[in-house]
Amino acid sequence: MAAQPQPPTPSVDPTDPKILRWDDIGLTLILDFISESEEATMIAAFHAAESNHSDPPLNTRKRISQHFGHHFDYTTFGASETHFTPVPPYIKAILPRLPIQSYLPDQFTVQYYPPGTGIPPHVDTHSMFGEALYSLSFGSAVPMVFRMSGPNDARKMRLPKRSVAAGSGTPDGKQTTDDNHEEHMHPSWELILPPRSLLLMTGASRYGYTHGIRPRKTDVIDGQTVRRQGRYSITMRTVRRGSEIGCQCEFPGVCDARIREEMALAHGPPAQRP
Ligand SMILES: O=C(O)CCC(=O)C(=O)O
Ligand SMILES: [Fe+2]
Repeated sequence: MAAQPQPPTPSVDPTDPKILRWDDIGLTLILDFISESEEATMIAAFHAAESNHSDPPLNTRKRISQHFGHHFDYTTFGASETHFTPVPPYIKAILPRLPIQSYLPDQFTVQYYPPGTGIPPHVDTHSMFGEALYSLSFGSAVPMVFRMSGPNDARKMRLPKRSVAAGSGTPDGKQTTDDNHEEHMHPSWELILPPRSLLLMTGASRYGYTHGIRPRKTDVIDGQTVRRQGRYSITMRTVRRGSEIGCQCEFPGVCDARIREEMALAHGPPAQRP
C-alpha cells in the first residue's frame, strides 16, 4: 500500500501532552478523552439499543446510526423538528469535559462502521449547526482524511441531489479527473483517530475542509499494516435556532447558506400574491 500522506505537525498543549492542536485550521485531537470503562459502556449501550432491530451490528455491512437529542435529518442535513430521543447518561457524562463550555452539543449521532467501511468526504452543514463539531472515536483506530475544499467540491455541492452518501468521486466511489485535479491543488492528508480520542473541528477544518474515511480493509498505523476493525463514533453538534441559522464563513464555495442565497438570486424574488 502506498504511504499515506501525513498530517501537518501539531503543536502539543504545554499543560497536557494528550492535547494536539493544529491552530491554523482550528483542529484539536484529545487522546484518551474517555476511559476504557466508559468505552465499554458506550459499546454495550450501542448494542443493547440495536438488539431490537432485525439486523444486529455485527452482521451488518453498512454503517448504522443511532440518534439522540434532535435527530439528524438526512434530507435537510440539519436537525429534525419532530424527532427527539432523550440523551443517554453515557453521553451526558462527557459534556462537562468538552473543551468548549460556552455552548454544548444537543444533537448526537452514534455510528457503527463495520470493518472496511467509511464515510465519503463531506463538509457538515454550516448554517444548521454551531461552529464546534466533535467526533468521539471508540472501538478501534481509523484514519480520517482531510482536504481543503476547492472548486470541484463547490461544484458538487451545487448539483441538484447533494447527499452525504454521494460524497466525492463518482457514485461508486471512483475518483474523477476533477477529483485528481483538486487533490493536486490541495493534497489530502490522513489523521489517525485512536480509540477513545476526541476530535474537535472549528474554523477552517470545520468550514473549509472536507473530512471523510476511506472504505478500506487495511490501514497503516504507526508504520504497521493492520486490518481495519469495527469502529464507533459519536458526532456531536449544536443545533442553531431562529436568528442563529445562517453562516458568514470564509468558505462560500462549500457553504450551504451561500448556496441558498445564490439559488434565491438565480430564481428571483418569490412571486407576489395579489
Ligand atoms: O465517524 C466520524 O468520526 C465522523 C462522522 C462524520 O463526519 C459525520 O457524521 O458527519
Ligand atoms: Fe462529518
